[in-house]
This record gives sequence, C-alpha cells and structure tokens, in this order.
Amino acid sequence: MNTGSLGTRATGKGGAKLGTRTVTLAAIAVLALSWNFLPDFTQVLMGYIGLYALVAVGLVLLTGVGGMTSFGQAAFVGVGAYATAFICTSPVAAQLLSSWVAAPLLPWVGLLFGLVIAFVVAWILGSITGKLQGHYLPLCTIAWGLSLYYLFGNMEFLGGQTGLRGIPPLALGGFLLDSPRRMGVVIWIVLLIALWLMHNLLDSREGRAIRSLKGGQIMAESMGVNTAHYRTKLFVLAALLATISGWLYAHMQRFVSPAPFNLNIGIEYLFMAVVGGAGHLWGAVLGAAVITLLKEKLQDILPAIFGTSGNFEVIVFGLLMVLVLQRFAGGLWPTLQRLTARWIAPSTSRLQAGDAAQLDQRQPAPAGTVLLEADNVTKRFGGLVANNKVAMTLAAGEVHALIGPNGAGKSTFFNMISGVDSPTEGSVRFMGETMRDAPSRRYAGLGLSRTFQHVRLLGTRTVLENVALGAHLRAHKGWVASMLLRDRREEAAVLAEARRQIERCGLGAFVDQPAASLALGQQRIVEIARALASGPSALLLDEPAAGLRHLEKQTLTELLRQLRAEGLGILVVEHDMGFVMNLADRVTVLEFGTVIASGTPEQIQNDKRVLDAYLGGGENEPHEVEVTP
Ligand SMILES: Nc1ncnc2c1ncn2[C@@H]1O[C@H](COP(=O)(O)OP(=O)(O)OP(=O)(O)O)[C@@H](O)[C@H]1O
Repeated sequence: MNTGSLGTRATGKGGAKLGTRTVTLAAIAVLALSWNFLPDFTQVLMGYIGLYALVAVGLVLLTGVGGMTSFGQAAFVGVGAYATAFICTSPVAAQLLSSWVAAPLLPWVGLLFGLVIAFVVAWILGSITGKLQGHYLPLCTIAWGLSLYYLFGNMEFLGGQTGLRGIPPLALGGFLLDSPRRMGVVIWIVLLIALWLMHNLLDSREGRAIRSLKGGQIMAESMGVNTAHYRTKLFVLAALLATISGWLYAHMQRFVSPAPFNLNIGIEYLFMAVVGGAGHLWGAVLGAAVITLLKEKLQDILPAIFGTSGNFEVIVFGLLMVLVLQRFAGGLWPTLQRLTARWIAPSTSRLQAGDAAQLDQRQPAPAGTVLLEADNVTKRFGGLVANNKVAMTLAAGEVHALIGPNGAGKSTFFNMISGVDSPTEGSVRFMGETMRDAPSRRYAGLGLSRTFQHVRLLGTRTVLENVALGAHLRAHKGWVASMLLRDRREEAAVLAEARRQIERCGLGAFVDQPAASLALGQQRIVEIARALASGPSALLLDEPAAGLRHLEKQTLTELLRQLRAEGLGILVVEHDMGFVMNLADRVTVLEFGTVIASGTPEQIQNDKRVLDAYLGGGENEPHEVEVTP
C-alpha cells in the first residue's frame, strides 16, 4: 500500500517556504512573549479582539462554510453574559446554590447555565428553520436578536437598562483573573483552542459534510448527509462559541447591560466574519482585529475633524464596509494569503495511508439480482404528466440506458428513483425495500450513488476533497471525535479511497487541484469518482459523456465496463447514441413521459416507433443510428 502523504502538498515554485503551521506557531509565540510588555490599553483592545473573534469564528463556520446567515449572534453573547451575571449576583441564585456550590465556582455554573440556554434556543431555532432554504434562518435570527435585547432591557431581575453589576472575576485554582492583562491571556487561550478544534472539524469527514451544505441540499443528501440535522448542529455550535465569548466578556467587564447585545452588534459580528474572509477561520481573527481597530480609530479621529461629537464612525464605517466588500469580495484573508504565498506555503497533511483504518465495504450482489425496480411510476406537475406509468428495473452487472428526446421525462424519472422527489403514483423498490417518500440519503445508505446532469461539485475545494465526500457514509466518526483528532486513521482511509477512485478514473494528475479549475467533462468524471467512493451497488449517471472528447469517452466506456464486470448495476441517461449503443445491455426509451420501447441496443435501433419519435421521423433508416464500435 502506498504510504505517501495523503494531504494537500505545498505546490509553490522557488526556494524553501515556511509552512502555515510554522508561521502560526511563531505568531502565537511572539504574542505570548510580548504580552507582558504591551501597554494596558493594547491589552484591553486585544482582549476585545479575542472576544469578538470567538463569535466571528462561529459565524465563519455558519456563513462562510455552511452557507447560512445569522444576525442574532450578539443575542447569544448576551445569553452567555447574562446567565453568568445572574448566577453570580442574584440573591435568589445564591440562596438556591449556596449549599451545592462554593462561591468561586459560581461562574462555572453560570457558564453551564448559559450554554444550556443557548443550546436549547439554537436547537429550536435551527430545527424550525433547518429544513427551510433561503431567508428563514436570517429572519428568525433577527427576530430572536430583537426579542432578546428587549427582554434584557425590560426584565427587573436582569437589572433593566442599567444591567447587573458586581460580577466577580474568574478564579483559576486560586489565581484571580481580575485584570484585563490576565483575562486577555485566558481569552486568547480559549480563542486558540476554539480555532484548533474548528480547524480539526473542518479537516475531517464531518467538515466535508458541513461544506457540502453550500453545494445544495440535493447534492449533500445524495452523499448521505442529513442536511437539516447538520444545519441545526452548525447553528448550535456557532451559538455556543458566542455564549462562551459572552461569559468571558461578563467576567472581564464585571458588569453587563443590554447595549452590547443589540441587533447592530449582531450585524457587526457578521461584518467581521465576511470582511475577514467568510470561508477562513483565521479570517475571523483578522476581521475582528480590523473592525475593532478601525472603529477605535474612527471614534478618535472623526469628532476631531467635524469639531463635534456624534456617531460619525457608524456612517464612515458603513461606507468603508461597502468599499472593502466591493474590492475584496472573498474577504481580506484570501488576499493576505495571495500576498504572502511567495514565502508561506500551505502545510502538508501528516496523514499516512499506512495508518488507515478499514472503511465499510458492501458485498456485491450476484449478477442479475434486481437492485432497483420502478413500478408504474407516474409524476404529475399540475396538469403535466412528466412520467406516465414508467416501469423498469436495474440489475447487478448490467448497464441500462434510459434515452429519449429533450423533455421526455428522464431527469424527472431519475429524481423519482433517487429520492429527490416522490412519485405521484406507483412505487420504487431499492435493494428489496419499498422507498415510500424516502430521502436521497436513505437511497445512498442502501448503496445507490449518482451523478448530476448539471455538475454539482464544491468548486473551490480540491478534487480529493470532493471525491472524499462520496465516502461519507463509509466512515462514522462524529463532530467531537473530529475536533479532538480521534478520527485520523479513519480519515486516512477515506482519503486513500478517494485517491484510489480518482486514479482509477484517470484524474490522478488533478488530485490537489480545485474542482472548478477542471474542464467540464473532467468535472463529470470527478462526479463519477465521487459516486464510486461510496462503494455503491447501483450507479445512476446523468449524461456522463456530455462534454467529453472522443478518447475520453472511450476511457469512460472502459471504466463502466469494468464496473459492470465487478457487479455494479449502472443506469445511464445519455443523449450520445454512439456511447449508449456501444455500452448498454438494455435500453429503455421514453417519449412524453411514457416508455415507448425497451430492449437490447439492436432491438432499439430497429424499432420503428423509436426511430419515428426519437430520431425525428420514419424516413430514418435503422442503420442511420450511429454506433461507435
Ligand atoms: N419541477 C417541475 N415543475 C413543472 N414541470 C416540470 C418540473 N420538472 C420537469 N418538468 C417538466 O416535465 C417534463 C419532463 O422534464 P425532464 O426534465 O424530466 O425531461 P428530460 O427528458 O430530462 O429532458 P432533458 O433531456 O432536456 O434533460 C418537461 O416538460 C418539464 O418541463
């Protein structure tokens, strides 16, 4: 077995470069060594940057990686701050807890209390909106942000607009964290731990699943990802990070009032994540630093320029944001990466194939076993009958082609037999199971894998990462295991399998290239490699030969023949008649949603109805169907 490195390699030209890991560790060391020599004011500022960055890290995951938007993170910060403030200062809480918890431990109870509230609220909001696409989550978070802000301001027991005072400092093993100097250290340690955990999460099977959310629900579900569940979990994770930030804030500030948790601040957090670079964890830190420092400077400079005090910084700040976003659409972090690429290269992964665990394997069904069976499948869109009592089967060890003119109902049928949509009438059985209203991920779980007519890849991610997503259901490590690097052997196996499929499909030279940089035909092959990485029993290919050159089609034909020989059942929707007739064992022809013929390629090529309907009239002779030998 190949024991080479499986991760992304530094590909830069020229002399030796520093790895990002080295640069990061050096930067942390510089910060740690210089901390005690920084002026008080800088330490306070650094503390705030750390607190904001913690919230922005959650937003990077949510928005930049997962494709969801939240304006309500400030409210979760408020939950963390008020929960601990209440537990530590309220006489009621003191009375309730005095016999259970010693006073110095109250902040930890406060943290737990805040995390539980945030978890419950985020889970409820996430579950309600998780299945809905579009603007529901942003609207929900606005409503949540507004209502919580007014709740803080109007509740007597939370101190109303004046807030709660007298919050004690944190104590760690008898060591009081009672100054910004000390709290700053703790804040940055927490931030760095959070960055490490989130980095590990993103660099895992679960991270790929999170990224797949941005590729659209249909694609992600077809890979076996429960998208609603992942969205909810991601929203909860971002909320928990914001809550921890709020808890630290309360113990640094030692009092809380509603103002820092209003909707404006929620929008500012979003700015930090987006300006920093929405898809990059370190972008959160950069965004938090830039915006905090900018605000600080503007608050000093603008009143001096205008000769009067006022919130001028808000106006200038807004204009600057528009400019930055217009000029650096992907955020500042990718720009910084580009500028420093000459000296700093991405660090290589330390995963070795030799460390790999075993992935789940599926036993191939004996040749001829019926894998998929559509029985009188009818699909109506209003008055339009897109599929009319379509019946067909797919057996192990065969290539079955589904052909028909544009609009014949092929894609609709594909959707019916892969869980994207449900038939209006009729039934679909897969691997002996009746798939009534089953989602795509259920089909994937049973061994069905597919490609798409319109390629659905994550364009900015490498070919390797895209293909590895296909193996999602063959591995099992969850979020916590990934964060703590307890998934490395399994991850090595997933990447090894992805590499194997990429090489098998002839794309070995493109493993580390972003998928979007490949030609469209190659991207279709990447989709096939991704489908194969799931170790399927049945493969549904939607126009796999579209965009391929002659030689590439021949290579694809060879690959599909080999897969057929290995016992896979392959259903192909294709317009290229030469490709189909050369490859298929059976052909089914659809016209206006109805099966008009089914049989061997020879029978189909000689079928008068097919020639009339599909090839444009009876004047076509059978031999005119071009077949490439
Ligand atoms: N969601 C939908 N709502 C309404 N009509 C639809 C929907 N999806 C498909 N149709 C209609 O159903 C019919 C069959 O479409 P379908 O996309 O399945 O055909 P096709 O054979 O895949 O065509 P092509 O080869 O061009 O992809 C078409 O008339 C199409 O307009």
